[in-house]
Amino acid sequence: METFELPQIWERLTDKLSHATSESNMDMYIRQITPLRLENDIIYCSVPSTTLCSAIQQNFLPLISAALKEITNNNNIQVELNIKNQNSLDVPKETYKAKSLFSEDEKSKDTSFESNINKKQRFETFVVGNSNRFATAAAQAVAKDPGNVYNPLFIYGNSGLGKTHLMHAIGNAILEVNPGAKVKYVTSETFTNEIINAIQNHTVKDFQEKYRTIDCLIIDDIQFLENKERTQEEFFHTFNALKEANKQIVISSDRHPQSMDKLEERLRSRFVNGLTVDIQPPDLETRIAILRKKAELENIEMPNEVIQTVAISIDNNIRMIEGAFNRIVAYADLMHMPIDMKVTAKILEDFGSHTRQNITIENITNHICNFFNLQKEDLIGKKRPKNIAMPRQIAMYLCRTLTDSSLPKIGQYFGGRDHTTVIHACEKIDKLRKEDKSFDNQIQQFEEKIRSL
Ligand SMILES: Nc1ncnc2c1ncn2[C@@H]1O[C@H](COP(=O)(O)OP(=O)(O)OP(=O)(O)O)[C@@H](O)[C@H]1O
Repeated sequence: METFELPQIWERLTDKLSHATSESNMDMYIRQITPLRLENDIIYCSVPSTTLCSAIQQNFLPLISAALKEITNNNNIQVELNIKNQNSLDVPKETYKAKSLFSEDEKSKDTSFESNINKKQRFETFVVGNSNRFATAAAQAVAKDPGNVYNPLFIYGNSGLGKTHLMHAIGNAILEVNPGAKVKYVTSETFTNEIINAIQNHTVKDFQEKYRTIDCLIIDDIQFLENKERTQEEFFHTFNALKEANKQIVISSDRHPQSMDKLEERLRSRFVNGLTVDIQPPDLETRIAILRKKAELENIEMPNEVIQTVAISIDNNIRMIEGAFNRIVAYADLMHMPIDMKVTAKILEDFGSHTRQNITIENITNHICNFFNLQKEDLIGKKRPKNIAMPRQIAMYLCRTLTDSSLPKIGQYFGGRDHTTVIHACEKIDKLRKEDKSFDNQIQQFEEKIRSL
């Protein structure tokens, strides 16, 4: 048997896994593992947090074990993951308070400095669910110890999923402890415009002085810098100056740095050098919790039924969920109506036409009938034989998530059932998807197939 030292084994392992899983998984999970020692066929490793530990155990341990067996040619080799004591990502809510950035007398007296931090977007108003748990933990860790733990912190994900909110939350948490700190939120668009102006007005030096003396730079939508060579050049130097001075940098983007083709390599590699975290679309439970939180913050009584219907109807963009909420409240107020299902159905109808693709209830029904080998009359009929209940619930769920159709319309189509039956079906399928990976895969396949019809 060939014998290797632990660093060699680990190097071969990461190399092997990089061919088996995505770059983002490598960054987010595999490269977070630190091998400590090899003893009696066990590789003892540390990982930064319990959240990360269980994610790695659930998703990557079999892959890691198989690769290690192959590399070491030893079938008994095992990995044991332990939580690192320091820099834990699992920061309880009360303890994400930032460390002091500098001593009182060093605090900035620059009164003209504008932080642009939105005071309302805080950790306290951010609902945490499976889709954003890791990103939130990372943001809290950065807020607690800016410049020292994950620098830069790179948050990516689709539009309207909470990246900006999390970034402002970091800024607010730092400012709470360091009111004089220079924490600046800026969009990449503003950053670009400021450079253009500085060049035109011959004030590039002022621009550089302004950005290179910041304690925490929060820059949103960095993908906007793609193709903008001069701005990338300036940002590169700003980044280096801040990083060298141990100042915190937080960046957001709609995609992983490796997918930003028009970004200079030197920036891309710097972005992945800290911690890269993604935010996924929220599950149903989180969408409901976000709506409840919003109702609570705005002191609005919103019936459960309305909250559930909005959460089920809009599933991939929290900004749109908030938009629907605001419009329901405004419509009810202006029309002197109660916030009820009637108002909700009216507003969601408008939303639906903008959010859904051209998929019909009929397409979905036919596809599910073919798959389960059922007669259409049975699937949409009133009978309740056991073998039909589950396919019917899946079909209702897919109609709700993939089409514009309102809950009452779907209920009506499936044997004149009430909209609450559709809500029940959606909740059940959503729960099963979370509990059972293979069930989730199957539903994903249905979704992909139906979208491609
Ligand atoms: N988990 C959450 N809890 C509470 N509110 C949230 C959450 N996620 C997002 N929001 C709210 O949803 C809205 C959209 O979020 P945000 O602007 O942060 O999205 P984004 O990912 O930055 O989108 P974009 O890429 O389009 O800029 C905001 O009003 C934000 O407060």
